[in-house]
Amino acid sequence: MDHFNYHNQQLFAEEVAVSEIIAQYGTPAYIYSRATLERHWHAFNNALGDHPHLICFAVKSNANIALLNVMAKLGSGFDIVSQGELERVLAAGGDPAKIVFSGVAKSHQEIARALEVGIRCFNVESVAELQRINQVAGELGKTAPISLRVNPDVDAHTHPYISTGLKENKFGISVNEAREVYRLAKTLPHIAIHGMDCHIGSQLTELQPFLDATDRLIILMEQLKQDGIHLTHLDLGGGLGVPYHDETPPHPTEYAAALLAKLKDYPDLEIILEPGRAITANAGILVTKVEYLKHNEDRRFAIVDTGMNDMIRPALYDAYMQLVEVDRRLERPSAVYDVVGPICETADFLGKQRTLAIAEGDLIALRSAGAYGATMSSTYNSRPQAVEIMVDGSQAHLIKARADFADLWRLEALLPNN
Ligand SMILES: Cc1ncc(COP(=O)(O)O)c(C=O)c1O
Ligand SMILES: N[C@@H](CCCC[NH3+])C(=O)O
Repeated sequence: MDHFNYHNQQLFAEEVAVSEIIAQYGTPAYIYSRATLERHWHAFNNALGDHPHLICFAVKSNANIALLNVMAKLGSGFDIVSQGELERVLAAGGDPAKIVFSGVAKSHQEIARALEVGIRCFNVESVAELQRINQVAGELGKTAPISLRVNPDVDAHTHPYISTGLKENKFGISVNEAREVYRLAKTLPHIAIHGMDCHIGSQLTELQPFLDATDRLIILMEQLKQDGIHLTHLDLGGGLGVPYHDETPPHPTEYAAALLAKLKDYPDLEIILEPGRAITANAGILVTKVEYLKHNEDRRFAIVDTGMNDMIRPALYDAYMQLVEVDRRLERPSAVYDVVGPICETADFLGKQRTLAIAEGDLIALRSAGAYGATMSSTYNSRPQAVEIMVDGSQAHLIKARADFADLWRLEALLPNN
């Protein structure tokens, strides 16, 4: 359930008609619901109950500072993968002591900045990174809190591009080698071992892969005790899926109950989760305008003003995302369309073979667009990115303005005259 519903045949975001927001701000536009974001965050936080835990929102799914600020006010932690995300969280008022830093390519500068602001933990993805963190911490006279990101070699049963926990993936340290790496970490003077981490993939629609991964981590945790290494937290990453179409992913409550059952012998072991999509996807829509309806032999196209530069998921993963009319009071003939964007690429589509009742100038909403939409957007074909609006009850707030055309080349320079 979300807060994008029809009232008298008109799509609303909370208490505001989507068409009113668009009349003010134009298209393409991302519209988010604050109430939905908060409800989803609380679903995770409440699900873990009294067991010590921290929800670290995955910033990569949606990094707008207004949204991060909503999370910060709830007391959320954050999972980041770059200094850019770190600076965003700080700008949004996030608590550095609740930040975990994932990612395979942390630079010297990124590590130094994270140590300087005092993040909660580095999720270390290789031996080379562990040694670099030790070195940077030494240079700064600090001790770096770490967990190792263990790659448990579990099939997440998701799209191959977003599966991360198989041994052929670039992420983490093999479960078979991790014990050795922990022993090495124990000898490093500027490293403090705090926990263990894994993230096996995104848009998971079954619990079993999470539970299989947890089992492997528990075995490893027990082995580490024999080496005198006692962990204080277990970070199981993000990855819980959402219903884009006919998927029926487990609810956070089911997921948490299954985890707590597995971890019943570890009442003091803090559980960290890094949900992204499950918090943001269904808290956002992307609204587009129909520019033209076009009929080529046996194919009908709805050509809209929003393309793969604004939402790349259909082009990149062949992802299904629902498309709906914004104003169903308009009496339009219904037909089957490929909904395509303005970009000069054949992969530029939002949906194929969709039945819609639309005419030129009408608005269509792409649902479940709050995750990996704006954050993966670009200005390809020199199209300024979509505006972003956050609805809070009866108020719609502009949280990212549309760039001027000159913004497109503001950082570029002509060659000096010669
Ligand atoms: C390390 C890490 N944590 C958390 C996430 C968030 O994943 P999701 O949006 O599927 O919850 C990702 C992305 O898949 C990730 O790579
Ligand atoms: N960007 C992907 C998910 C990848 C998550 C990043 N670890 C998507 O839209 O589904």
